[in-house]
Formats: sequence, C-alpha cells, structure tokens
Amino acid sequence: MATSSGLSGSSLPPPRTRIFKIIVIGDSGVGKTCLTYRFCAGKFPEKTEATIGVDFRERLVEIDGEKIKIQLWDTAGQERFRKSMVQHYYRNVHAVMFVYDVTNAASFHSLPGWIEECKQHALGTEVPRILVGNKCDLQDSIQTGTDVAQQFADAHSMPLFETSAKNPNGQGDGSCHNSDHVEAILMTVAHKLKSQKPLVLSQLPEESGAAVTLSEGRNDGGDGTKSWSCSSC
Ligand SMILES: Nc1nc2c(ncn2[C@@H]2O[C@H](COP(=O)(O)OP(=O)(O)OP(=O)(O)O)[C@@H](O)[C@H]2O)c(=O)[nH]1
Repeated sequence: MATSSGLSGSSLPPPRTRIFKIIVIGDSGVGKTCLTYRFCAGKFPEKTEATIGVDFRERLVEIDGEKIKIQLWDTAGQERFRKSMVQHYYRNVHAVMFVYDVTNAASFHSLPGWIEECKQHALGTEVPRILVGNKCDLQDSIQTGTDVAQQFADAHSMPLFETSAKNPNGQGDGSCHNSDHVEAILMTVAHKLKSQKPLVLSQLPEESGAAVTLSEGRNDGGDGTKSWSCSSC
C-alpha cells in the first residue's frame, strides 16, 4: 500500500534560511559601524574604531512567518583599509545602503563617488538601494538638509531615510523628531527583498571560492549577535 510518508512534512528537510546581504557604504566616520551595531545588537556601541576591510553582523528576523537572516556588511570608509577587500564585498549583494553624515557636507558630496564604485562592480539600479543620512540627533550641526538630500535621492531613484544610530527614537534634547528608526529602515529593505524573486546567498564567501577567510571576531555583547571580520585582507 502506498504511503505518504515520503511526502510528509516531518520527512522534508527544514527550509533553508534565506540570507539577505546588505552592504553599507559611505565615507569614514559617517556611522556605518554604529548603524549596523544598532540593528544587530540593539544598542549604540560605546566605542568604535575605524573598520579595517569589512566586518559583518547579522540578525535573524521573522517576516510573514519566514525566518530570514539579514547580513549587514560594514565596509571600511577609509580607502587604505578597503582596497584589498572591495571585490569581495560586492559579490552576491542583495541591497546597498549608502550612508552620509548629516553634519558633514563632505560625506554627502562623496556619494556620487560611492555610487560610481557600485556601478564599476556591476551593481546597478536593479539592486535595491537606499540613502541614509545619519547623526540626526545633532540637530544644531546639520549641514545637509532634508530638501537637498531628497533631491539627490530622487535623482538616483533611491528612498531617503534620516536617522540616528545614537538616538533612534528621536527623544531627548536636540533630537530629530522626524527621524526614522534604524530598525524600521532595515526591516523595510528586508520586506522589499522578500517580496522580490527568491534571493538566496547560499554560501558564505569562503565556501564560494573567494580568496577570503572569515573568522569569528568579537562578540557584540552577549545578545546573540556576532561580528565577523576578515582575517586575510
Ligand atoms: N551623535 C552621533 N554620533 C554618531 C552616530 N553614529 C555614529 N556616531 C559617531 O561617529 C563616529 C564614527 O562612527 P563609526 O560607526 O565608527 O563610523 P564608520 O562610518 O563605521 O567609520 P569607518 O569604519 O572609518 O568607515 C563615532 O565616534 C560614533 O560614536 C549618531 O547617530 N549620532
């Protein structure tokens, strides 16, 4: 007698967790590490150092009942710390987050250069991109206003978000009341990616033949999130 055991749910392998790789790009000091830390560890880091090469942090989220791993690649803003790594972090990218510092006009003016670098690595407009103005809590020091940033975002067909990795709730003295929460920004991106065609990063870079070794780096504070750093660049 035929049985259905071979097709029963219990005998099926568990569904593979999809991974969305989002690279975070922008000038040194704009707050890329703090933004990724805020999302993955839920807090503002007490101390950061310039990123060397690339770090990645990840967090498991649930969207419409599906568990999805959001992997944030925190890239070095300083040219001398990034050039050997560039080709690795542009592989298998699902979305790009361009970051500038609202209190540093130069970081905003650098954005075309970062967009160009993405283009040179075959990341075009088909890959979802967002523009994030960070350090909104420093209201008295703002150099790039929302209007100018919005024009730039529109010209490059990207949504604009203004936020603060330090004070994402916009509470307290001098905080930006209209700021977007880092959490909400990244969940918006994740929802968009989930609604697109299946996107799977099935392997970590070292398994895919890339000449890069990822080794476990620091633990970000006992809350289950880990940071990994590249040890071969
Ligand atoms: N006030 C304020 N300071 C911030 C915010 N985000 C980051 N910072 C500060 O900005 C400085 C640089 O932050 P990082 O996250 O290390 O900057 P980065 O873009 O990762 O820099 P690189 O690794 O050199 O590319 C640190 O002193 C942070 O404390 C923010 O939202 N508000």
